[in-house]
Parts: sequence; structure tokens; C-alpha cells
Amino acid sequence: VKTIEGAFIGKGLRIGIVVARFNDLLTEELLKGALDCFERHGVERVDVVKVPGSFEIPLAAKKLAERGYDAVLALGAVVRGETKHFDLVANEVAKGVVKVSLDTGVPVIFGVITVEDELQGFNRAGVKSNKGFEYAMATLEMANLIKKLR
Ligand SMILES: O=c1[nH]c(NC[C@H](O)[C@H](O)[C@H](O)CO)c([N+](=O)[O-])c(=O)[nH]1
Repeated sequence: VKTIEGAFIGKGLRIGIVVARFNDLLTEELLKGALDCFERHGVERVDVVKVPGSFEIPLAAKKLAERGYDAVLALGAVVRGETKHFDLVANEVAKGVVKVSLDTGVPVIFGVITVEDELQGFNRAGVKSNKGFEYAMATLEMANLIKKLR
């Protein structure tokens, strides 16, 4: 049995990050965790694109994927407490991100935390653990895996 999997090697990769400004107390922490991960794994080329909210992530992700990045990381925070259209935003962003990755063949990692309230958000964005770092690891793995599967 031959197992194919992506390594966590950042050298030679071009990574794009799309980060939503909405709930930026949370998304900036996710970004910090992701940038820490990429830097410590030797990624030399990381570009960060900022958008107003998570709803705008898919379009920016598509533009980056079309520009030849090896992978795109989408970072956002949808907080149910604040919005009636929590599910709408969260579902549309998830569907949009998947569509971009399938349409372009470029891995787009869904790093949008969907939480009940900001405290839950902080627990995922640096207090107990930093999902940003974890999502960046998935981004490294997928970027390397897709290179192998070409
Ligand atoms: O990223 C988010 N955008 C949110 N809304 C803004 C949305 O992403 C768009 O920016 C806006 O609808 C303009 O298109 C959120 N809420 O509504 O609560 C949210 O929790 N998180």
C-alpha cells in the first residue's frame, strides 16, 4: 500500500491568506497564529489580503487562487451572538470556499471560526489554542499534497 500525504515543508511555497476584518479582535489573533506557523516552517512568500467580512472571503480567495498561489488560507470569525444571519454568512462562506478550491484546483483552507460568543472565539484564537496555527498546518499539508498529486 502506498500512502500519499503532504509534508509540512514551507520552503518554495507561495501562500495567500484572506482575512476578514469583521470581529478583528479574533481574526487578527488567528492571523498571528497562522503567520507564526508559516514563518517557523520556512514559508518565504506569504501575502495577506484583507476583506470587510467573511462574506467577501470567497471572491478574494478566488482571485488569489487564480494568481498561482500554492494554497490559500481563509480566516474569519462568525459570532452567532451578534447576528441574525449567522447561519447565512457561515454557510455561504463555507460553500464559497469549497467552490473556489474545486473550481481552481488550488487548496483553500476554511479557517473561519463559527462561535456562539466572543469568549468562545478567544478560546480558539490564542487563549487556549490558536486555530490560526492549526489551519496554517492544514494549509502547508494541502499545498504539499496537491504538488504531489499533480
Ligand atoms: O465575518 C463576519 N461577517 C459578518 N457580517 C458581515 C458580512 O461578512 C459582510 O461583510 C457584509 O454582509 C457585507 O457584505 C458577521 N456578522 O454579520 O455577524 C460575522 O459575525 N462575521
